Amino acid sequence: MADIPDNTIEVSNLVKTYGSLTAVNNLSFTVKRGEIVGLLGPNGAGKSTTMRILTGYLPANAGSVRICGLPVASHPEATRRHIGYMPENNPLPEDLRVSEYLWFRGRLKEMPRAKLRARIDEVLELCDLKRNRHRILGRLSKGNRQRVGIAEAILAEPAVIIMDEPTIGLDPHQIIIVRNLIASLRGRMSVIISSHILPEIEETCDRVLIINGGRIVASGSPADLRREMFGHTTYRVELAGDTTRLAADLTALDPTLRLSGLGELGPDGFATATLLTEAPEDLGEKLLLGLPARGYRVRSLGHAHPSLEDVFLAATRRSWDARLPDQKPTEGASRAPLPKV
Ligand SMILES: Nc1ncnc2c1ncn2[C@@H]1O[C@H](COP(=O)(O)OP(=O)(O)OP(=O)(O)O)[C@@H](O)[C@H]1O
Repeated sequence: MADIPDNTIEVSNLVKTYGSLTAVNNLSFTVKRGEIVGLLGPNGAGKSTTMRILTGYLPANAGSVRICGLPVASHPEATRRHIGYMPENNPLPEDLRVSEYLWFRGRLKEMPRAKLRARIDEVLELCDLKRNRHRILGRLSKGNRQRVGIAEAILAEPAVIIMDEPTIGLDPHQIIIVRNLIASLRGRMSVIISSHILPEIEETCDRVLIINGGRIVASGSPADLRREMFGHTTYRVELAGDTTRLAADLTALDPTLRLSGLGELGPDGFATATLLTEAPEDLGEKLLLGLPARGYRVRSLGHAHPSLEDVFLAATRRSWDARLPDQKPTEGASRAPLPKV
């Protein structure tokens, strides 16, 4: 992939309006080669519109998108060759068989016959669809249909994969299969997925862009976002020992550590302590080694960090609060839409 630049997706000051509605409002972001990025946002945030512009199916009013260094607006055909796209609801021709469909799509992508034959076997294997290869698409379960959509998207080994809500409507078991499938693309293809399913984004993505009202309101790894929104990490530790000197021992262990709460002492001599830190790195190992070295017995240690859902709500609330007064609805009208989780 020598000719593929480090930034496979470059979005710069993108604007899309539908009449008087601004669906995408000056959006800028980049995605690196091999990175998995999640677009997270409430209904109507502008995720699908952004994805359609990225794939060249919808023109923007302003701004630019480059895929593998090429501007989409002036080179729609050439950029589409670098993209595998699974649109929302993943429409499939109902009366084709799985292998026929992949063959048809591969030929449309101008893949040579011999290469396509081998690649279809590969993607069927990768997407766990081998035993379904002769089945009619219209009779497949929702989970299998989604996997056919992913198989089609990765068929021509594009540098960029774009998936709009790839796990919508799937049961938890199918979600895990699709999630693992997406994770297996890490490092090989750049992947953008949009989702309302917050744990899924957290599990699968290296980086999250939270979108609200067509703008990015927060971005970073799930851990970065938690820190940015809440400014600290919380640990809960169950320990026994002389807790009167715990606060001082924690400061000695790491100057950023604070004791923010200490539960009741149980009959077995253990109490639960809540610790806060602003340190960017994980202090778990330091605590596990340092507390016993200072005479404490540690029974358990865990993060008590805010979920990505808390981050999402904080970010969308923050973006809401940052709006000008005349952009807010009148008293009593509903606030920012909540995600359909
Ligand atoms: N073709 C269209 N014509 C007019 N308005 C549109 C059109 N497509 C989308 N919109 C509006 O643009 C805004 C952004 O829609 P978009 O579908 O991009 O959001 P989304 O984040 O993908 O939401 P969802 O998760 O509900 O699909 C919404 O207010 C939507 O109603």
